Amino acid sequence: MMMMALLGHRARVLLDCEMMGSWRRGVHRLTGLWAAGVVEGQRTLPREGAAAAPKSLKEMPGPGTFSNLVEFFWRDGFGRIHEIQQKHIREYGRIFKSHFGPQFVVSIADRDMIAQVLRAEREAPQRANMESWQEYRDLRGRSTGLISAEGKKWLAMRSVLRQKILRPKDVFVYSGGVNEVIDDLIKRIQTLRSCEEDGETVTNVNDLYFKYSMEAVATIIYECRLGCLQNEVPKETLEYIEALELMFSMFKTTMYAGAIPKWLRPFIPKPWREFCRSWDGLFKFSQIHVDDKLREIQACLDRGEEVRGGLLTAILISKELTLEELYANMTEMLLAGVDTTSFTLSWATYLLAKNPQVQQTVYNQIVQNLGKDTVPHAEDVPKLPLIRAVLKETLRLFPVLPGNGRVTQDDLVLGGYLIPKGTQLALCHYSTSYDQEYFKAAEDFRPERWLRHGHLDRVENFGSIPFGYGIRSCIGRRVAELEIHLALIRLLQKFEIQTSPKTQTVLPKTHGLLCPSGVINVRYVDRQ
Ligand code: HEM
Repeated sequence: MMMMALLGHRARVLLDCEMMGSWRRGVHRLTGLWAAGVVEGQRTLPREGAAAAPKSLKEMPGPGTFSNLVEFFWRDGFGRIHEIQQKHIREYGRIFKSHFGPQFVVSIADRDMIAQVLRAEREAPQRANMESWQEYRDLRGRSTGLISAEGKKWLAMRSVLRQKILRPKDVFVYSGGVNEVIDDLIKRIQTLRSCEEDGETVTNVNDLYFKYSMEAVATIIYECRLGCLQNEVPKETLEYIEALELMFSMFKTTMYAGAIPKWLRPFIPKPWREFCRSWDGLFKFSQIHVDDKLREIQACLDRGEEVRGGLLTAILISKELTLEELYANMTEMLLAGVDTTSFTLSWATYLLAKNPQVQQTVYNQIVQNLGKDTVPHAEDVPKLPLIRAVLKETLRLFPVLPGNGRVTQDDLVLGGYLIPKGTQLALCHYSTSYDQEYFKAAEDFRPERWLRHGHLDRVENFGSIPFGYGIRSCIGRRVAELEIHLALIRLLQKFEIQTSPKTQTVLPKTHGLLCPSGVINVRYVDRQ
């Protein structure tokens, strides 16, 4: 759900990102910048005799506060953030400024400028102003987690978690558990399609993948099964799903809560109230699982047995995080890990159904390099570059986080403008993903564009960085990739995914994250 955004604060960033302003395309390229001055760290000083000093923010174009308010509050701009992002870039160019309520944002939709910002990051980059998230935590005496923490606290927690889930080999061990969840996903598909007249269509795959993603991520982070994919979902789990739906609605809530200044809250109390209610539900959800695991470990120790387990057990035993930090991180990881994965799987399924030739090529590679029935494990995925390319291309066309944010930690010259330290930047990933200069035939689904000589191209393309880049990038990336790669491989081994008369054209909408604006219906046809 970063909610980027992941992320609630991300949601604010996204919102700001949409309000972009104008500028002449290509003028503010990095090359021009370097020519204009001597770079000292991130700051560029005018060279003696150099043509022009950087311009001030006053000279930067962008939409006015009033037009933003109209766009967002009167024309439901919150649902069209990705489109507004593109509109503003057409009007103002690849760098522009916006005011939104109390917030001031400089938006960037230039691949080189994005690379410049991310490559120059210090040891603890700040994503966005997280005031509202921090305020909730202060109010309830809760800790921050990775998404909401900053500075030394973030760095300390990140160092602990990075070692447990960010390296590919850390997540290899979860293949078995994820495959068990995929067994249930396949059974669920068979049940659902048997209820349809043609015996093949599954309506609303979004719902199906939401349950899959929740089950898979819970298997990894809570080390337990929730029963989301059973025909009769346990009552307890239904309550959990409700809590997660709250979490989903929170992205929008966060946007409103962040955009409304504190002094206005007594007059417009609902967004802040709902924001707190959503967080209460989420924290409660995580606390139950962490406490259960803690009791289990204690019982094990009391019996004098060796304690074995996965991520949660390892963190609890190592005591590298306090209990409050653990609640907060489990809460924020779940928040970030369910909708992101399920939307991406929904879009991948939709794109494969709409592009049968691409699907056939991917299937052929699976059969050739893995086999028709071999259950894949993480170690097998590198043999299937096309599956990885399908995920990359899906995330280029539908980046779950259509924008991201950074607060500048030094003065910085970008696109010929001097951006002072402490400025909120919005990185407009949706727009760069569709920029024809960065991606030929950018509207088309072409996974092979990510391959070079049949292998995944390792060179980072800053036009599409769906998991972010660098030290503050997505910590759940390997988990998400594992869940998506394994699910896609096994679904393609088992079924040909086809369109049905019920398959409508589905466009994206922004609901905090970029998500399908309608239900996706496809046929899962048994392979002969
Ligand atoms: C397709 C799936 C996913 C996508 C596209 C995605 C994308 C992102 C992006 C763009 C960021 C911000 C990175 C930055 O600021 O540079 C992020 C951060 C984060 N993601 Fe993901 N994510 C996904 C799945 C997951 C999963 C499965 C988890 C947890 C298991 C997760 C946990 C997090 C956390 C905790 C952060 C904050 C990291 C930090 O600030 O240190 N994400 N994600």
